[in-house]
Amino acid sequence: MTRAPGIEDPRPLTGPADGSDAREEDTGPDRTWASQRALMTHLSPQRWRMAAGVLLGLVGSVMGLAQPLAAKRVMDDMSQGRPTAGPILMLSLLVVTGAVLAGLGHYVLQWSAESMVCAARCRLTERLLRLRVPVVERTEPGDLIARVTSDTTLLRQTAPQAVSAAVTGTLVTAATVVIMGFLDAVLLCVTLGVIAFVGVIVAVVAPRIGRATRQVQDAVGHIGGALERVLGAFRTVKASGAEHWETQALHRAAEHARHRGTRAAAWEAVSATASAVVVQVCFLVVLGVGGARVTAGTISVSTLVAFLLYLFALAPRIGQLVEGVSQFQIGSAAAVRIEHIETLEAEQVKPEHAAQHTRGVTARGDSSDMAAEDCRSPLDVTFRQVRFSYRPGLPRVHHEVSFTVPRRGLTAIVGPSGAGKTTVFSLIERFYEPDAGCILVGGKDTRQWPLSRLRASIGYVEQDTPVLAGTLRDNLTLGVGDSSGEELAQVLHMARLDTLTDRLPHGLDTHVGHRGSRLSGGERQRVAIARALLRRPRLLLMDEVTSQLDAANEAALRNMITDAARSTTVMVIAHRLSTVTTADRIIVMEAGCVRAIGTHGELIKHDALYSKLAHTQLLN
Ligand SMILES: Nc1ncnc2c1ncn2[C@@H]1O[C@H](COP(=O)(O)OP(=O)(O)OP(=O)(O)O)[C@@H](O)[C@H]1O
Repeated sequence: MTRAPGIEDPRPLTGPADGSDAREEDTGPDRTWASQRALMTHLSPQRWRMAAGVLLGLVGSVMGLAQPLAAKRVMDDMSQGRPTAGPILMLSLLVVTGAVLAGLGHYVLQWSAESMVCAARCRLTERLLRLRVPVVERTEPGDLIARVTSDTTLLRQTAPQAVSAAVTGTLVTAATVVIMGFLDAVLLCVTLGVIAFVGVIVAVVAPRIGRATRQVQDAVGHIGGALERVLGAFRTVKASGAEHWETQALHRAAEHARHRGTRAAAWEAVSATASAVVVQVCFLVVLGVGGARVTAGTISVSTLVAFLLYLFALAPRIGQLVEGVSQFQIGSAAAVRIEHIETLEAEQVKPEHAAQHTRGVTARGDSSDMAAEDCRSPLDVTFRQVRFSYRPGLPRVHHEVSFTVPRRGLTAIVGPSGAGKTTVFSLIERFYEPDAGCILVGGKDTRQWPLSRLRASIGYVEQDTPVLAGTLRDNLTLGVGDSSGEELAQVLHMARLDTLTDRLPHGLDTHVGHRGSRLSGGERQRVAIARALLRRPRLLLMDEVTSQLDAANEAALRNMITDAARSTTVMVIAHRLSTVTTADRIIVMEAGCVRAIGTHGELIKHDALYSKLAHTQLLN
């Protein structure tokens, strides 16, 4: 398959690769509200578990809050010569129980965070596999991977802390303030001034943290995309000696992420430092004002000590609140990136059809219902005046393409590179929809077919014969689930793979490496053919499947294809005309049009292009 000049490179879902600020405009209140709503969507299913975690933490905090009062009681009893054993025991109990409850609350919150992220990952992965082919072609797979892995991790790290800090921090701060008010109203006014000041800082800085975090995650997505690009063509990069250039590109992406990361860190630092400094200043002011009031005899030393203890307790709570707001912004940024996948266009598959597809029931005719027999019959294919371009603005790839392929028999499609042959198969598989005209499979418009049933009826061997990481067995049974040893042996024999399984150390259970890297090109091609045959397709589509085979294997597979064409509809795309001279009909395509249809003999006589192709390949 060739790629037309002018086709843009796949790009990430958001943000340009040059690092310019694509999201600068995403800062309005609507955007902030939307990002918070996105985060709440993830949090709400876990609300009860989170509430339990927060409650435990809260009770722990309340016990912590009672500790200064208990300490004050110990000091008062000591100074007045009363027995102190009881108050000391109470203080110890408060310390231990408070710590245990706070720890338990933390555990329950983390548990809910794990459940939340697991649910998000399951939903995302399901969605990703249902995305439409053109949508995925326009994205960077690395960026999609980053959304499922790094963004969900960020969500897990931030969301429960944000909720816990918001609830616990607010309540404990309020309670502390009330108690401080009882102790001394003047000192409380100083403290409230501090809280107000911190509030202003948080209101200014928090949205900037959220925005900076989104930019960091976008930049991390770029690194994923760049890595995926290089690792996906690892040998090509090495053979081209392009490691240096590609490393430079990765370094640029890493630098960009660092730049974004430091900006986010700077805003977080501003927020944390401001709250810390202000709390320290407040402590000094309270110490000064409180000392003067003790000297004047307005309050007792124990009251000042208790007030200072509360202030000490309040400082981390204010820090926690500020941190909570920051975490909320970070979690919202991650949630927005995750949510974005949900907005991408996906294929509509009814659940029952998807399940059937997974078991391969329809394709393999295992169903015992009345339609079972019909489910096995071969499918004819008709293209009626099909017009198609891959995207609006791109050149048209098919111009009024029309042809009919009857049930059973071998139909070949030939023509120069870029003529639109592979596109015919992509349209039959409904990876794309035609712009005009219609495509009938089994007499029914492909748009009327339940998508998974359509695909389950077709065996498609692609041009670049992808093999997935995993065992040979996994690759053969992809999409059909368990298959009997007999079935497997049969298709392995048909694809001339039986000698390969004998050679492999663990037979069918041998791992074939990333993208089948431990297999030869010809072996990969035959694995793809065996996989398609195992589905017992009603329509078999084969795109250049013999290009990497030696003469003996090619001849054997030609015979296999001829055999298969007796019981099912077989369409093959071939550059080597030697593989299709015996086809029942040959469709000659050129520049997106069907220029002739006939047998080899007829076309040699009547079609100049075919005759020329045949002549070049020394066939005539
Ligand atoms: N995913 C795609 N997005 C945009 N354009 C595409 C895409 N796939 C193919 N094209 C363009 O569509 C045209 C037809 O491609 P197609 O793969 O159908 O040709 P082909 O006849 O199978 O070529 P070949 O014999 O080289 O495999 C080409 O110009 C190609 O660049």
